[in-house]
Amino acid sequence: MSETIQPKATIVIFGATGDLANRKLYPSIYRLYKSGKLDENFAVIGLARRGWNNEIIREKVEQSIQGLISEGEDISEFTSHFYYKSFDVTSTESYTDLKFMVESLEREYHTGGNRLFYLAMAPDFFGTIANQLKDHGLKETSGWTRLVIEKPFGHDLASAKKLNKELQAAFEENQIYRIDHYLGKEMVQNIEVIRFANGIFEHLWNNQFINNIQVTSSETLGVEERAHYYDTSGATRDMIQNHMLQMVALLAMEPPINLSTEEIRSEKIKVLRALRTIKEDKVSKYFVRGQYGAGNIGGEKVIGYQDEADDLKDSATETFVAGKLVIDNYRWAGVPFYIRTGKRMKEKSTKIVVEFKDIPMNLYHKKDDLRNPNLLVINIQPNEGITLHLNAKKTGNGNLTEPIQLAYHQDADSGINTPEAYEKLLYDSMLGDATNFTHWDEVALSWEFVDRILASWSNKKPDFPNYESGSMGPKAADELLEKDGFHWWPE
Ligand SMILES: NC(=O)C1=CN([C@@H]2O[C@H](COP(=O)(O)OP(=O)(O)OC[C@H]3O[C@@H](n4cnc5c(N)ncnc54)[C@H](OP(=O)(O)O)[C@@H]3O)[C@@H](O)[C@H]2O)C=CC1
Ligand SMILES: O=C1O[C@H](COP(=O)(O)O)[C@@H](O)[C@H](O)[C@H]1O
Repeated sequence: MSETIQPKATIVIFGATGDLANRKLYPSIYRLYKSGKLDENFAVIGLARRGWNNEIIREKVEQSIQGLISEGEDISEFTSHFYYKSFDVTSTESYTDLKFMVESLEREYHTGGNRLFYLAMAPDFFGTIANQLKDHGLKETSGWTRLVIEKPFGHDLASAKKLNKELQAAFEENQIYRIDHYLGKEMVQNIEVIRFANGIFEHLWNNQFINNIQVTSSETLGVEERAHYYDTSGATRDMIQNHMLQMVALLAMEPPINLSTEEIRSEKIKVLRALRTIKEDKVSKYFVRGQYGAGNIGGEKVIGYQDEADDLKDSATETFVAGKLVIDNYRWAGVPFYIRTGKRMKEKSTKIVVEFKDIPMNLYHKKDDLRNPNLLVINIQPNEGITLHLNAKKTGNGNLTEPIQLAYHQDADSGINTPEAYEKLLYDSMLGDATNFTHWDEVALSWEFVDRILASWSNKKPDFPNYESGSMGPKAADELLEKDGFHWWPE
């Protein structure tokens, strides 16, 4: 059995009073502690402008992990590792005090001088914080220093380049950990294992045997409290540029020569480089955008996007995107990758469907519409697992066939509580494993790809809303596949 590595570190969270820290980071730190991945040698410093103190942050942490603690459990030992400092990231004096605080906690918790700076704040501050940390000597330590950056990484290629330049003036690329939380999801990480540890799939994983690949990430939620951010972003920047293209890269990449961070990233980068550039005047052939109107989800009436806030009236922001990606390389020539994502859809689900080609002569089905192609379905959430759709003999006399499914459900079968994406990524960042973080080249290539689509859309005002809440998006998203002779496999 391999020994659990327990990294030692001071974790400095910028934006400690915010939603992400509360909903994701504190519970993740607790789960790492509970599972023995963090021992006593860690301290957390929370920073934000609010006038909290150590007692308040400890109470807030306790509240944020309520759902995880058992009755009567004493978590005071855990919360005693949390400290708070009221801090304005734009004020240079604050950093001098922060350095003093970090050094003092390092001595107390024997963290070996290891420092993880987690920027859970609006991206406008990323460059300032990185440079202030450098200028105030917070990178000068006997241990390691790493910077974890939340999304969005820029608004387009130009702003992403600018941000990257600012970060790289202060930190080396190998110290920068750009979060894409989909890369922390168990079944997204499983894509490589399913492919590269199973001959039956990898031998068939190419244009000779695969008809098309479909990646769907649908949400039932609307924009919630984030209307302001979302309206400047839209589904393309919010989901396609990062999570969806990352999943496509993992599905399409060549086997790396080993499992090192550099080799895996390098293969993903090659996929993004091979994505066929869509000329602005051809975007409508490949991409469909949508915005939700009012509707019904799970028996409840919900309002349309434009009614979510006063300033959304007449908004042209897309809450749904479907697209056909073409990967111009030897393995994938002729195989479309269809992607779709949207808010206020019928169900919350992320799923990959690999549709295999039929055999050259099917003895059992003469008519195409009766055939059930073999499908490999990778369920990412809410259920985790894989299902293989096959054909088998129908019980009884005759040569009739029926579709059957071989299913593996992660939770049910392994019996363990799947770690949260953020928990895994936080742990990886402390171990110095950047494999499941995005390299700058991946970010830049993804922006380059989506910028063209957005530029084309910005020239024409859409007729929104064009899909009902509770549906699977606009009709045009179905037509995108129908014109190629395919359809979306049911949700
Ligand atoms: N929330 C989520 O689920 C997700 C968030 N993200 C990203 O994570 C980041 C944080 O998001 P989220 O937590 O939702 O945002 P919030 O608006 O909830 O939190 C922002 C934080 O920044 C602090 N802050 C703002 N201005 C300053 C300042 N000048 N100096 C110091 N602290 C400041 C705020 O505290 P105070 O007001 O006390 O200063 C608060 O703690 C963003 O980049 C977001 O895009 C990414 C994916 C999901
Ligand atoms: O990054 C984001 O992801 C969430 C969806 O994440 P999931 O893990 O729940 O699938 C999305 O709601 C949000 O708009 C986006 O910023």
